[in-house]
Amino acid sequence: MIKEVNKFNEHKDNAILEFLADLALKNNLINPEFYEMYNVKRGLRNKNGTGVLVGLTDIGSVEGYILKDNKKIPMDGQLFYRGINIKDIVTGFQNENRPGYEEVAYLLLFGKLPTKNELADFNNLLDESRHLPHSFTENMILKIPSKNIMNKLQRSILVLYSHDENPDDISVKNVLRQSIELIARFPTIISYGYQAKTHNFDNKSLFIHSPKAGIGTAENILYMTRANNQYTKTEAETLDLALVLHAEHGGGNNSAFATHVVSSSGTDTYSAIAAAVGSLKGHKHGGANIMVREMILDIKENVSNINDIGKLKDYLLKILRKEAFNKEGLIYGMGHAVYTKSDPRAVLLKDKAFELAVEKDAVDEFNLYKNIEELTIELFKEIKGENVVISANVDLYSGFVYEMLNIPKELYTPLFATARVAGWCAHRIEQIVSDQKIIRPAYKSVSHKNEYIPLCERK
Ligand SMILES: CC(=O)SCCNC(=O)CCNC(=O)[C@H](O)C(C)(C)COP(=O)(O)OP(=O)(O)OC[C@H]1O[C@@H](n2cnc3c(N)ncnc32)[C@H](O)[C@@H]1OP(=O)(O)O
Ligand SMILES: O=C([O-])CC(=O)C(=O)O
Repeated sequence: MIKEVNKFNEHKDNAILEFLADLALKNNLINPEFYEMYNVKRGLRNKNGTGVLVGLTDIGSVEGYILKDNKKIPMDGQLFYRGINIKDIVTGFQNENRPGYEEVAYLLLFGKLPTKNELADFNNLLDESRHLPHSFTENMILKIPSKNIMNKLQRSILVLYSHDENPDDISVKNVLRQSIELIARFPTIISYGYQAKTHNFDNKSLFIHSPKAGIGTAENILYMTRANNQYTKTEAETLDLALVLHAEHGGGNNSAFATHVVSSSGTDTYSAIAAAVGSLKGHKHGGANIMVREMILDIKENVSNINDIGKLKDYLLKILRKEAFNKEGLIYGMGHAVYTKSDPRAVLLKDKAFELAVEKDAVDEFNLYKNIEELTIELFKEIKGENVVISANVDLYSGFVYEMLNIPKELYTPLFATARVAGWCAHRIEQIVSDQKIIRPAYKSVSHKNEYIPLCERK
C-alpha cells in the first residue's frame, strides 16, 4: 500500500516538476537579439573571439594567436609558467632525471625556481601535510562516499575548514599554509575517495594506504591507489609529466577565474578552492577528459570498423550535428578558447601517448584518438571554413595516457584538480596581494516592471 502511494506521489511529483520546468524554461529565456542590442560580451568574449581583459597575472601565460588589425591570426600555442616556457621546464627536470611537479608548484606559488635546498624544504613541508586530520578518512570519506570523486573532493575541502584552527585568516602567511596543506592532501583525498567509491558502489575490497614520505606527489598517487603499492618508474614519470602540464593555465580559464571571483569577496581558502573544483568538474573544462573516454567508448560501439576513416568521419559529423553520442554537438578534447593551431600540452601528451601505445601494444587505440583529432580539424574546415582553426586540447590525450597507466576513469578529472590546485592557490594569493577590489561586473535588467498581485487575485 505504502509502495502504491509512493508510486502515485512519484507520478504527481514528476508532473509538477515538468510543469515547473516548462515555466522555468519559458520565463528564463532572454531574447537572443538583446545580447547584440546591448553589446553584451557573452562568455566575456570580444567579437573577434579574444577574451575581455579583466585582470593581470604574473603566474601563467597562455598564447594561442597573434592579434593583427583586431583579427586573430592562428599560431602554435605556447604556455609559460612564471615566464618560463613549459617545454623548457619539462626538458629541465627530465634531463635531471627527477620529478617536476613539486618544483612547478613552488615556481607557481613563489614566482622563482627553487634552489636544491628550497625544493628539499618544500618537499618536506608537503610530506608533513599529506596525512588527513584525525578520523577524517573514517568519518568524512568512508562514511559518506560519492560516485563522483570531484564531488567527494569538493566536500572534503569544505570539511577541512572545520579542522583548521584559523580558517578565515586571509593573511598571505596563513593562506600559504592552507595552500601547501591542500596541495599535499589532494592526492590523499582523491585516492581514498576512489577507494570509498569502489568499495561502496562497485563491491570491491577496501584498502587504505597511508601516504609515504620522500616519494612526491605522482608516486604517492600510484602508491595509494594500488592494492599492492607497486608502480614502475615509467608510470611515475608519466603521471608526474601529466601533473606538470595540468598545473596552471593563466587567470582566464574558468576555474582560475572562479578562484579570483570568489577570493575577491574576502572569503576563506576552502570556499575559494571548493568553487574552483566545482568549475573544473564541468564537461567544457576539466571534466572533458572523462567525456573523451565516454565518447571513445560510444564511437567503438557505433562505428563498425574504427579503422575505416570514412565511417569514423561520418560518425563525427553526426556528433557535431547533435545526432549521436550525448547529442550536445561537441567533440570532446577538441577546441580551445585561446589556442588555435595547437595546445602545447596536447602536443607533449600526444608524444607520450604514442610512446606508451608502442610499449603496451595499443597503437590501434592511439590511432583512433589521432584520427579523431585529424578528422575534426578537417570537418571544421569543411563546415565553418578555413578561418576557423581548431586543434586537440590537453584533455584529448590525457585520458589515453591514464588508460595506459591503468588509472581508472573516475580519477581523470580529480587528477587534473590535484595538479591545478597549485595554480589556483597561486592565483588566490595574487588576487589577495595585488587586486583587492571585489569583482562585480554589470548585468543589464531586461525585465518589464510588474505589479505585485495579492495571492487571492492571481490566476
Ligand atoms: C582544460 C580545458 O578546459 S580544455 C577544454 C576542454 N573542453 C572540451 O574539450 C570540450 C569541447 N570543446 C569545447 O566545448 C570548446 O572548444 C571550448 C569550451 C573548449 C571553447 O569554447 P569556445 O571558446 O566557445 O570556442 P570557440 O569560440 O573557439 O568556438 C568556435 C565555434 O566552434 C564550436 N566548437 C568549439 N569546439 C568545439 C568542439 N569541440 N566540438 C564542436 N564544436 C566546437 C563552438 O561551439 C563555436 O561554434 P559557434 O560559432 O557556432 O558558436
Ligand atoms: O584555458 C582554458 O580556458 C582551459 C584550459 O585549457 C585549462 O584551464 O587548462
